[in-house]
Amino acid sequence: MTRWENYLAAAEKIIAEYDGSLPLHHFLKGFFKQHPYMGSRDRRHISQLVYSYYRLGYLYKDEKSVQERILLGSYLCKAEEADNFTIETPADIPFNKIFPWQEALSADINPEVFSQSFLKQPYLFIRTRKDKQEAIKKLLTRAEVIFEEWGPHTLALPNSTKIDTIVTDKSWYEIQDASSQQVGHLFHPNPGEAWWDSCAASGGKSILLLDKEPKVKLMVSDVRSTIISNLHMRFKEAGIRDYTSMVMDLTKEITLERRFDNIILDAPCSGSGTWGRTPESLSFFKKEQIREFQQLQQSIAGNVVKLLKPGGSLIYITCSVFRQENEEVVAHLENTTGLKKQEGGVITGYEKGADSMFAVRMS
Ligand SMILES: C[S@@+](CC[C@H](N)C(=O)[O-])C[C@H]1O[C@@H](n2cnc3c(N)ncnc32)[C@H](O)[C@@H]1O
Repeated sequence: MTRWENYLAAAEKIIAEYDGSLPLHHFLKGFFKQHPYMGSRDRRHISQLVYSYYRLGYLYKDEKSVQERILLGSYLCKAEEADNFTIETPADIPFNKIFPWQEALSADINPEVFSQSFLKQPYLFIRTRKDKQEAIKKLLTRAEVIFEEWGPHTLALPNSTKIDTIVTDKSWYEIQDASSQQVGHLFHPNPGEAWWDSCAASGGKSILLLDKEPKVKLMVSDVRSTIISNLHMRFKEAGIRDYTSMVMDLTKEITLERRFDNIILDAPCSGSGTWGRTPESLSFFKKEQIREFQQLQQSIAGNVVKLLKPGGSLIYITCSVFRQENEEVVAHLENTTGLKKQEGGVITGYEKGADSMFAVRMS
């Protein structure tokens, strides 16, 4: 067998064994550990073939063999990366078949463009802090990294960039998707206000908020104590000390006396707006899960709004493209809490190599 035939065979074996229970990059790590004779070049080529296969989503799923789809995926991803300038793509490929649940998409998402966007890996984004954008640009240039400047605090980098080895002071930047950064436009903080980041995870939105207004009184919470430990570490690296934290399950009744001027609810969701980074999710997601996420979101949102001061704002965020998790949850809150949507909506990152999100401010 030639080297390429070996790669193809390894990719087929991985696809046959992979059941979606682990993220694909973890599974690949384990697979290569069991096959130590594969060098770094082999691992890179095989991984690329496997990812290209999953980037095809449902396209020709029942019509072509796994091997044919690996080869087609690989070809189409290369054409997409080259922006179709140098590689010709057959005209009759039904790209809209890649993403199968088009009728479930939020209204402002273009189904065809969204579907085809799976063929291209999104960028790695950093949000620069402390006026360090120019200094970071110099370091990137010195390291020969090709980057794009998307705004005064936003740089788009190739996905494989080892940013922590290039910019060693971690307080200069945060890794944060460009669409996630845009959510900050809905934060209108004033000094002294009480803010609650209710599903904070490791605190990406909180750091964005504090960079806008360091003098808010911030409380963070999440149901996972391990992720709150990560948040403490990340806040320390970012130079943030003044905040309170709690571990809370927000599906249960919340017994807290405090009330907040603003609540950020970056809700647990399907993550479908970020599947360009984890294209294997397309093949393993079940449509019924959308409804389960919606119920979870409505339950959490219904509980947290009870802690909002009169006239306060709820900023509801998902990284989902599904209407049921986005507009329908907002409509449910409008019907049940008296809050009304003030601004925001879908953030369509898929058109340009970023995640897609939904974010609205209600008060
Ligand atoms: C989309 S993530 C938040 C991301 C974060 N805001 C950021 O910017 O990095 C959703 C978070 O909700 C948390 N979560 C899920 N179910 C929850 C529950 N019942 N109560 C509280 N938090 C929950 C998850 O642990 C997860 O960290």
